[in-house]
Amino acid sequence: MSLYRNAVWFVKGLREYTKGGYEAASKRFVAADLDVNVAGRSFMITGGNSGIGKAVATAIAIRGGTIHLVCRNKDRGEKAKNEIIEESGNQNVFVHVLDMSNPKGIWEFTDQFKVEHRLNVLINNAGCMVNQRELTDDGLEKNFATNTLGMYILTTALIPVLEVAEDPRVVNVSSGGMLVQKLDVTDLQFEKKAFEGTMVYAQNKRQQIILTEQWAKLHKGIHISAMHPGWADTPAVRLSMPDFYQKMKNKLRTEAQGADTVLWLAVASSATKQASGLFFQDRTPVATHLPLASTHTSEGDEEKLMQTLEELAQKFKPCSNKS
Ligand SMILES: NC(=O)c1ccc[n+]([C@@H]2O[C@H](COP(=O)([O-])OP(=O)(O)OC[C@H]3O[C@@H](n4cnc5c(N)ncnc54)[C@H](O)[C@@H]3O)[C@@H](O)[C@H]2O)c1
Repeated sequence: MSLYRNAVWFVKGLREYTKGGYEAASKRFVAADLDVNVAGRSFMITGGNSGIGKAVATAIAIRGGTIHLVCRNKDRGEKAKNEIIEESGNQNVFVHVLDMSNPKGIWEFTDQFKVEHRLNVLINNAGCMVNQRELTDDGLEKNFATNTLGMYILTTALIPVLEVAEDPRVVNVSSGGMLVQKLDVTDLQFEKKAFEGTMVYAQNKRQQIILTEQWAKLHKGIHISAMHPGWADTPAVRLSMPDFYQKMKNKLRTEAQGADTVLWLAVASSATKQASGLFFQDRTPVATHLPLASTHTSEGDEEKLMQTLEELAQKFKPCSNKS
């Protein structure tokens, strides 16, 4: 089955996820959708110092939004901040240092952020593909800690802030790569299965789709979406998938093309006319399963994912704010 899924996915990718795919899809974009002024609105972008996240942050800053970059490294964050300010002329760009694979750190960060700031839009963009099984100081598998648990805790902690904001949105930068994986709640941290970075990453990205759907059901006042940027030329692709990069480098999207649907979901009023909980590609909701790929999940497994993440999240919550 995985051979079938991978082959169907790759052929689909060549047609849709490349620069050519973007150029074809963009013919039906409504240019005026992005002709907006978002001054007074506050946007948090994880991993906003690089690649797609930085392209989105810059585009939102140009449109007047207040930008909160959440970055692992202070120097890289400050450098990106200065470049965004220079390109946009918008001084309202702030750096917050946070490692998304550190669950306790995320709780502490959000406790502080909630006291000091408002938030209209959360963009869960930070992501990694670590190709060897590596554990964090907390003993969590690194990809899972960053891509799934980190995103779960950050979003869960910020939902109360979003719920009281005007036109609140969450945009989850997932990946079309998730189409090759069925949720496996029995082995979220790849302790039993063979460890292959691309598949671990795809499993995390599948989990993000399920989180998006579940959150949309639970938090009806917030517009929550997931999206696939296509295949874009970013540091992550160059470093984590060198063979893929070598083969595909002339066909990859620019960072701005990869960022386009994130930006659209974050700022366009037409985006919120679509239902909450959907998966987007090139400003259009698309299927979350390949035909005949047997990747559908039972409700029980989806609930189990939510329950396991909640238990893990609570385990790392500082004692002072345990619910
Ligand atoms: N580029 C593509 O073709 C492509 C395709 C599908 C999905 N994506 C997704 O797009 C998102 C952005 O990736 P990109 O391609 O722009 O790559 P990138 O490497 O330029 O950006 C990833 C960002 O995430 C940050 N990050 C990683 N681990 C972190 C951690 N533990 N704590 C805080 N920040 C962390 C990095 O520092 C970086 O800023 C990722 O979620 C990725 O999975 C990218």
